[in-house]
Amino acid sequence: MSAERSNPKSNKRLGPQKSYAAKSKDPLRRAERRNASGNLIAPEGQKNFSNAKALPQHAIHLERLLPELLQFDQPADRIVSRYFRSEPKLGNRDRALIAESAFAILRRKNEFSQFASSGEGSQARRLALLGLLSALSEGGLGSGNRAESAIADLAHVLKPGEYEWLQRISTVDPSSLNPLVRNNLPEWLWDAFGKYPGEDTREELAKSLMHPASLDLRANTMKTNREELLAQMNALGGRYQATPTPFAPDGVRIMGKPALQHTAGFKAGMFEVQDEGSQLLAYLLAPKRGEMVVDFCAGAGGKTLAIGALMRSTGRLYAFDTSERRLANLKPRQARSGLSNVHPVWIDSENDAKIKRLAGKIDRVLVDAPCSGMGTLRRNPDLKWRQTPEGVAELNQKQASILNSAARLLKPGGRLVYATCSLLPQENQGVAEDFLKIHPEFEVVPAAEVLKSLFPKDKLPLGCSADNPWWQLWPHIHGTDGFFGAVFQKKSSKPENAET
Ligand SMILES: C[S@@+](CC[C@H](N)C(=O)[O-])C[C@H]1O[C@@H](n2cnc3c(N)ncnc32)[C@H](O)[C@@H]1O
Repeated sequence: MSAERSNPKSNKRLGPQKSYAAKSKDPLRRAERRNASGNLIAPEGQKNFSNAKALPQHAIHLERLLPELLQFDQPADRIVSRYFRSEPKLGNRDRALIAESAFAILRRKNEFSQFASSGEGSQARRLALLGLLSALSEGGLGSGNRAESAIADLAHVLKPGEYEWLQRISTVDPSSLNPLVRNNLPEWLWDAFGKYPGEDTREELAKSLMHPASLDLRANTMKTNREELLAQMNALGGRYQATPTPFAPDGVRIMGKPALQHTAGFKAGMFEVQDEGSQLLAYLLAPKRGEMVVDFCAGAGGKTLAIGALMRSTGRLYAFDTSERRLANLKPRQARSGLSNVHPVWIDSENDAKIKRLAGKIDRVLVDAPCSGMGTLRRNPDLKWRQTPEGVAELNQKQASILNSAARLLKPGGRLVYATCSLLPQENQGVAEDFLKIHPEFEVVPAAEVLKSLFPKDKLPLGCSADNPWWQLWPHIHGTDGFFGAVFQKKSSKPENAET
């Protein structure tokens, strides 16, 4: 995903321009000394603050983080991680609450900016309080009792007048707000969702994107199975609850967000954190044992590892990417996974000579293309403020170019899967349809055909519809990130009536 794209449309109206790096007198130091642990956590780390009380320091940290976050010139998770590195004494629970509050502010920026235009104190302070309130109530404002008890949890952080202000805001009827404000989307994206999925459903989609995503794991079947992983996760303690994911056969969903990277199971490679939709995508490629497979845009290998496990570590699985940094992140994951069939290959572009050498030799190719990431807004809400229609148009050209180049790799009869985590048709079916127009040597394989063995009881497999051959998952319908997949098969080179 193009999370590193910079966006000139940064919103500098919000929050003071003081950077957290520019600390002079630090009002937090005394409070922090009481925290024993200070390990770095993932940006959206533990969400084990359901019983947490917000502390004054949480609001102060958020006030410091916000100016840089709201410039939208870098990915939010990178800014948050860097901030936590600069605050090594912050405990895991504090980090979790601060990170979740920061992401809540990004998810609901329009709404919170409007609310923050009233009230006492600086705007950054008001946004910080709204973020904390949203994180503590886990469903955001406007949810009646939950907001009330979250305000109570916040009470000892509040200064005179703030309690009343929050109470007033929590009773605002969302339908009284402008659609762009209540749905927290930039105008271009709201308009795009109005065309597809359509005016009737875009509000449902927008609402689903305002909530945090679930934490999904994929059991690494090279080392364990889902039942064992469920037992392991449920043994972590009463605060967390693990259940099977509804659709992906090896998936486990966790209520709460434990710091899993420190667990023995993680270190032993028993599981990877992976959204259920992303897990399902590997089944669209459906690799077989002993095959030659290419994951063309492998990144840090989320899908590579799922594909490698389906191949039972046999055959050869090339993991291409133009980013050395991302491929470097694949290495330790691969080592943990126990897969010996994965071969990371850095390429300088989709036209690298290494690709030509493999032309016509590959059984299956996945192109998990760089995209706008609009299907991942629950996890990466900053993207909706950083992406632009011009950025999407640029990505379109890249997507077509990568797909054209990847197609050269396939043997006759081989399978090519084009996928994105976007919800925009021009990055999805638009690219797939254009590809078919210029590649008569490929034909579409309906996603429903491919997935029917995984969903034998259903008339139509998950993400498939009767009126098109593509695969599409939606956050508001399937509870996963948004994904698109198109399956193509290279036609056999023999004329159809040739004798065998
Ligand atoms: C959507 S991400 C891939 C995510 C990855 N498949 C996973 O499951 O974690 C797209 C990837 O495409 C890579 N990329 C960008 N341009 C590329 C190109 N021309 N050829 C190959 N990979 C490219 C990016 O570095 C990025 O890692």
